[in-house]
Amino acid sequence: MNKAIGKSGIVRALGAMSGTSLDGVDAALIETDGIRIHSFGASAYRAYTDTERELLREALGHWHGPAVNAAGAVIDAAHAELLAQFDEVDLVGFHGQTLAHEPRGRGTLQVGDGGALARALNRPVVWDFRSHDVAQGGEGAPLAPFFHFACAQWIKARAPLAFLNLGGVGNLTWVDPTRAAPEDKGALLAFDTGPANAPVNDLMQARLGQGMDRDGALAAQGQVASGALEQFLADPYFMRTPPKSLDRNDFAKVLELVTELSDADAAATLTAMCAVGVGRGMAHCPHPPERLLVTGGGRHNKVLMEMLRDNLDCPVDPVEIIGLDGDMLEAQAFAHLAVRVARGLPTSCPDTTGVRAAVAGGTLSHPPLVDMLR
Ligand SMILES: Nc1ncnc2c1ncn2[C@@H]1O[C@H](COP(=O)(O)OP(=O)(O)OP(=O)(O)O)[C@@H](O)[C@H]1O
Ligand SMILES: CC(=O)N[C@H]1[C@@H]2OC[C@@H](O2)[C@@H](O)[C@@H]1O[C@H](C)C(=O)O
Repeated sequence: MNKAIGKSGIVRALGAMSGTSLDGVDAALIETDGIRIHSFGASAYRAYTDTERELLREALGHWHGPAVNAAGAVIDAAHAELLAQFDEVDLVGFHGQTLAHEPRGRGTLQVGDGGALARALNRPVVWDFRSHDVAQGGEGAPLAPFFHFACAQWIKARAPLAFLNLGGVGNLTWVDPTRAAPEDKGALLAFDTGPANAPVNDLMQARLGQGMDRDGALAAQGQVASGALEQFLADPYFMRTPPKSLDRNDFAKVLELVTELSDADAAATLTAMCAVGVGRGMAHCPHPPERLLVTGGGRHNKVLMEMLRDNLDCPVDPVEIIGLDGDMLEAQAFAHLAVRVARGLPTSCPDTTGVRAAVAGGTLSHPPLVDMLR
């Protein structure tokens, strides 16, 4: 048995995620045996400084070279600083930062050195969660679905439901909570729905020097340009059968569809693109979900939430309605997945990433024995 897993099987796992919006690192503790969630614990956030964020931004889309190395150093230092604040941690799940993602081409790259973090924290660390899945023919994303399955069981759901994460990119997990295990055929279906906040953020930065359309205030003043929306939906991505995944900038070209529009109309139109992309995605679900639970920063955008309600036939609510923390769900997911990796349990399957067979993605690095005995 792995040293991090005691007799009860319950592990105090600390997960850390740095998402596509490059705002900072989220970290959260959960107690889990990798199958069932036992309890949720403390969480913390560390924002990147402007200098750090610029170094990360410069490395986006690169696979190797000095910019990638500099980004890796930022990720390692920021995580070591944040995660050191937590006590009594058995195991760490370290996602790192995705710099490039081309699962059917050059692969997927998350920077961050789990071995170095294990030494810095003197704790075992699971990291590099996506590359095994890609090597086995999978998309390498999304990976949160196995945790969403555990969340559905945690709330004792009885009917199919869906989780929607609205970060830079949107990803949806349809869950049948009546199945015994997440890797069972038909238990899950997962895929990236399309762009979420990334295009609106890019518009706000380019036109107004702001990082986001806070609460959807600008979009609320605008009109959606239906022609631009139709051109967006003509993208072949929406015809592809899931599982399927995206890189942050795969839909960067949508900004060209709104160049002639006013700031407010452009914001409204890019916001609507996220909602209609989710609407198209729902058609892929095996059965209509009873409800859609929204996580990630986009749930704070009132206009986006209204547009989702207009586009979907089920109730749409932030995950807080079932007692979860929508800012920390991804960090919690990588804590849970770390425990699964340590136990040799799968973290993805054909229905979540398209991988040939269920796979436990991730590398487990231990601190040197001398540190563990200290
Ligand atoms: N109050 C708000 N109003 C509108 N949008 C918001 C608000 N708060 C956050 N957001 C949006 O959510 C984004 C951050 O979301 P989140 O932290 O879930 O993304 P991420 O984890 O970095 O991305 P991903 O899940 O794609 O890896 C911000 O960049 C912004 O666009
Ligand atoms: C390659 C990569 O890092 N993908 C992220 C990204 O951000 C959202 C969406 O695109 C999702 O596919 C994934 O993250 C979440 C945490 C996941 O793997 O479930």
